[in-house]
Amino acid sequence: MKTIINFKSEVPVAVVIRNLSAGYGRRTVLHGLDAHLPGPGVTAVVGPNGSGKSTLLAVLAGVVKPLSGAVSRDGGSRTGYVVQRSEAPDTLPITVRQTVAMGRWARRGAWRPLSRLDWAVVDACMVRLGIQELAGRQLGALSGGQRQRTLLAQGLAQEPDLLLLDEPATGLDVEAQQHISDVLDEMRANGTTVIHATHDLRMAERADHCLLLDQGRLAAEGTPSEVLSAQRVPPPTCGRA
Ligand SMILES: Nc1ncnc2c1ncn2[C@@H]1O[C@H](COP(=O)(O)OP(=O)(O)OP(=O)(O)O)[C@@H](O)[C@H]1O
Repeated sequence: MKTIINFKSEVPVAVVIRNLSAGYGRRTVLHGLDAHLPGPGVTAVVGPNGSGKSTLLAVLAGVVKPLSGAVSRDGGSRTGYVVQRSEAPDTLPITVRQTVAMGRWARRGAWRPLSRLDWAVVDACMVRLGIQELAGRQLGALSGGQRQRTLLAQGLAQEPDLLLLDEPATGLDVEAQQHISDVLDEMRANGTTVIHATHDLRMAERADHCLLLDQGRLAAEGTPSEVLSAQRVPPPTCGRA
């Protein structure tokens, strides 16, 4: 049964999803989603493997086009999108610092040299994610957790109004997950709208808002405690990482 818990009126809405359907080729994966996501704020998208979390983020990022319905945003135009670690190419011969610097391309253009300010932002993002010691290391030589933090630093370097993260903490140890949750809290405090897909219930509980997907449909929407407490969420899995 679909459960919608409305925001209190004073909570600003940053993203409105209206009757959204999307998929791949002839296959429809998301079916008629309606949701209101707060911003600044953190929304966690939860649900079993294959329920459509990554597809929803890809639609919000503009990578997958809706088959019908629409997504609208209130204010802001810069979107940062951090894909699942397993989707990121790790054979590219680039360093951690260069990877993070790619986050500046949307502002600067891929072929224009970065300014001193750009590099200052890149270095600050690496410090924030604790990867400054890895700056010269090749992306492909990193551990899973180090690569995850590098990708998140790239997302931060975009200085987005809307940050989309696909399972940012999957496969990380508790300390690293805690670190990433702290970074998300900071982003929210700085006025960013964050939407992340997660299998980690602790991360979901720290969000302001939660969507539960089940077979491409919105099974519940509300605060994390409202959505997660009814035991509608199956035990966490390892995801695809
Ligand atoms: N590029 C693609 N082409 C075709 N089908 C896809 C593609 N990406 C995902 N799908 C299918 O869409 C459905 C939803 O997948 P999606 O990755 O959005 O789910 P998810 O909830 O993120 O899963 P997980 O928790 O395993 O990451 C699945 O049945 C999947 O096989």
